[in-house]
Amino acid sequence: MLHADSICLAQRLREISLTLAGGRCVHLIGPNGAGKSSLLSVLAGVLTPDSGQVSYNQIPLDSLSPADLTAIRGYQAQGLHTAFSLTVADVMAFFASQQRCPDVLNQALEIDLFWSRPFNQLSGGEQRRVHLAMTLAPLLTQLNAGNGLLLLDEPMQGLDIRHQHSLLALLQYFAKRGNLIVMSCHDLALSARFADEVLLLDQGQLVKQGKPADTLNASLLSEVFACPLDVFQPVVRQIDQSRP
Ligand SMILES: Nc1ncnc2c1ncn2[C@@H]1O[C@H](COP(=O)(O)OP(=O)(O)OP(=O)(O)O)[C@@H](O)[C@H]1O
Repeated sequence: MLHADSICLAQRLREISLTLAGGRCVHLIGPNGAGKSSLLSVLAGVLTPDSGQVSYNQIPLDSLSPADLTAIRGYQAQGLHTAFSLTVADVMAFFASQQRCPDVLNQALEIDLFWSRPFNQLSGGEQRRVHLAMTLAPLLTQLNAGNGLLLLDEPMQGLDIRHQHSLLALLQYFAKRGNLIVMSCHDLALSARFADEVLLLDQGQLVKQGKPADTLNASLLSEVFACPLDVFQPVVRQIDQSRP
């Protein structure tokens, strides 16, 4: 259980309180600058809020050492840049202490295909897949046991449609095992299809939290995104009702 109590961060997050249970894939949505990355950084314990507190399973994040924090949660920021000419194998060994990509990750991310190539010469989507493998691999024991916390900032950026779907299916698989996955997403159709819960953010505030059918609502989205939007409700409802 991840709990945030009255989180404030200068000009970026305003009094955000939320509770997220394990076993769910939670999508953070909202316009550019809404505060999604800021909130993910605070929930990951990477940024300290000006006021308020975040706790995971009732333990305040700021009471954990960096090593203890890394042991229970994975966090992927938007970009990965290396100044060195490292191969994918080097990157996985250096940043994730992995000599090979675990099968469950490789099936979804297919990074074995460019294992020996220089990371800096990969395409944006290929680099993203390596970055994801690098984030998930060290947490695999916790994810298999169902007690991991995974925070991902726009993990689908740059992925083609097949890899978007295979990643989201992988995250659903981990969520069903009991893990809590929180990710930002700019594709509302994918959130409708794959999110168990949606957090709608605007101007640093949590506007709405709930199931996709309740949050992905045309008038609310049109207001938050300041743009006329239509939502094909039967699809969202049908997907929602098919969930346990
Ligand atoms: N390091 C920083 N210092 C001060 N303000 C920042 C910093 N990083 C981001 N901001 C500001 O905080 C607000 C929220 O930014 P944030 O990156 O959290 O938004 P976002 O919802 O993730 O946006 P996007 O969809 O564009 O990725 C924005 O107004 C942004 O300009």
